Amino acid sequence: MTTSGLRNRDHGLTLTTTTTTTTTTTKNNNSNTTDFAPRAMPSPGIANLLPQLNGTPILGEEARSSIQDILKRIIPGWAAIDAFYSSWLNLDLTTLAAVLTVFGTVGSAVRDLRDVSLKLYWWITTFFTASISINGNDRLNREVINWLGANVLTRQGTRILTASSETINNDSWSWRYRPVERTDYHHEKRLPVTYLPTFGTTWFIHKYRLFMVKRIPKTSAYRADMPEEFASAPRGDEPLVIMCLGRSVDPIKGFLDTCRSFADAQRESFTTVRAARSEYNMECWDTTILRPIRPIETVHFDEKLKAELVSDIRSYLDVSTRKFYNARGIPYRRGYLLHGPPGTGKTSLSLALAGHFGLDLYILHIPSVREDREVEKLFTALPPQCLILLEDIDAVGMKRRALKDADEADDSDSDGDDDDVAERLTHCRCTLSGLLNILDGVAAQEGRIVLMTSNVADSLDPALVRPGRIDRIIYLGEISRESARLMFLRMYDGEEDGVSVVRDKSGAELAALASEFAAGIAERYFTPAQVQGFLLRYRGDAVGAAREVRRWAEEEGRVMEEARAKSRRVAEARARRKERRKERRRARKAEDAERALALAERRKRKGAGAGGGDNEEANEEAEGEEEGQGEINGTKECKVNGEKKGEAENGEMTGREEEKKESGEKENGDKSEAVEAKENGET
Ligand SMILES: Nc1ncnc2c1ncn2[C@@H]1O[C@H](COP(=O)(O)OP(=O)(O)OP(=O)(O)O)[C@@H](O)[C@H]1O
Repeated sequence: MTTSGLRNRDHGLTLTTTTTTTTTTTKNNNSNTTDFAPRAMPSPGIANLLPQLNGTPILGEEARSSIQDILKRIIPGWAAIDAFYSSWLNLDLTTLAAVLTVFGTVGSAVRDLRDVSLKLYWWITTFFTASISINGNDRLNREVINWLGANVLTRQGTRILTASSETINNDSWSWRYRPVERTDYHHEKRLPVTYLPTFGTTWFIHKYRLFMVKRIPKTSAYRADMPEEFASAPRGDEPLVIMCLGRSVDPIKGFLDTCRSFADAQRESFTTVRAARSEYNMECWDTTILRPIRPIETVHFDEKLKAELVSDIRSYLDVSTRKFYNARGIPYRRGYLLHGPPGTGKTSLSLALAGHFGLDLYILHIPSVREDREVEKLFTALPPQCLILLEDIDAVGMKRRALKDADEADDSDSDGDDDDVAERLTHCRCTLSGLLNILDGVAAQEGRIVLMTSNVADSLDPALVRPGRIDRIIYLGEISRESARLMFLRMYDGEEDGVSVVRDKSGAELAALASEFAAGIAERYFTPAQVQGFLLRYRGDAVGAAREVRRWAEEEGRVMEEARAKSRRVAEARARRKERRKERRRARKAEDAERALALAERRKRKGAGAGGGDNEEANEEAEGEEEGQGEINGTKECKVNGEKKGEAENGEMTGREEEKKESGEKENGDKSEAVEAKENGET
């Protein structure tokens, strides 16, 4: 060992470097090792890399020599190999072998231990745990995961998580069966990140019991040797297995109840809206939209009617009502028709009613339905108690009506309007009889409330609106002055983030402004949507709204009158066209009748002429004519006759064709009427 000193004169410091020269002691128990002389200097690189093996005795001398003895006995030529490595590479192979043996033994012990623990785990789970599994597409699955995310992961400080910032997925086919949920309460541009459990098992204690929730991957992990927790994130449709220590499933049922209540509490201030989706002939209620509850007070229409409607639904939902219906064999169903011009609050009222009664709202847009089977499937998938909104119910049976109209409008001077209508409605193939069957056929569900909306209730089939299918008809029309006043107050009264919407106005002043505003618009002239649109232009400016309302009402009224006059003109033009078509059809019929008459006359005359000569000859001639052999005779008379016959035949054919066409038309008309009558009759 040498010590070199370096004095730093400037700083008065002394750095001392100690170099230890390790003397390699190679025990050459075997005399053969001397054959390898002269000894080369050991490779310094290897010696430095493996300092613990370069002759430094890791093992005790005794242990080393006994290991060497064993190795010598079991590996032929070991002494020579060992001597070679010791002298040329300065490596102590005996120690290396000992270390490797220890590692190998530990590895196999760990493997054995793992097998034993797996067997133990399997044995414990089989005999000492209860479990419930949940399908990947079940809503409960997401409720459990959400509960874990909110109650376990943060508390336990779980280190392996999955994160997501979006809940709505794209529309591509591969995502078709994935549960899709959209929340309309995060209005931020950037959605917050949610952290949820990933694959593998989440352990937690709930109500003094040990629970395990295992999220099972549908495909194996990306790399076989990689734990599932570190593989790609769950897609959201993986099955779950919930286990708990003990032999009863009751604690798990209790846990699931907790998860459901938690989800309900989270949704308390939201209405769950479910939209129907149909793609590639698959239809289901797959999109869940959580909308903030719309208070029923914010939908303005006849207050008395509103109170009656709410009380009617409340009474229907009462448990005693169901018993009453069941005891008397009355189907437990309720249907309402909300009708009125566009923008009068039909959809808004449906949403508000769903929120008011805490029911999920299922929306089906009837014009988008392509066939009855689709509606049937969707109705079958409805939960026992919910609100189902059938929008634009007047489109039912439109396909047939549209085709009929298009048939009638098959005229050269058609301006295309009718064709457009037919084209637009061609996709709606929901038939009246199909819908009636679904609404109250034998297989129809009980307990749900059907709300139907229409802009043209007059065109609805009486079978559809009969009691039992539609129990109440509610008209939502143009806004009254009183409703406009209430809408004004709703718009400006109240606070936003603790700050009054209209800061400088007292309650009395606001009430006065509301009355002034209401006086500025005509009674039941504008739709609520129009008034709301105007008020939104003056958001936070109640004075401006009250001041400008008269001018707006005049302007808006003028535009509306113009639009009405235009649509009147269009309707009149259409009526005229229809009249012209009828006229033409009448003329055509008269012409045909005349032609048929002339033909009959001609035949009669011919018959009479022939009767003056030889009767037999005339009869033969007539027969010949009838068989089309007139021209074979070659005589002028016959030729003339033949020509005449041809003419007559042509005339007859045309007449027949026309008649056929007419009767075909008539048949079609009759058939349509018959179908209609049948549909009505069926109902
Ligand atoms: N009676 C009303 N009270 C309050 N707001 C209303 C009312 N009617 C309409 N609105 C407002 O007008 C907008 C359109 O309303 P909504 O969609 O409910 O009308 P609709 O009658 O269903 O229309 P459409 O027949 O075109 O579907 C919404 O923003 C809604 O807030």
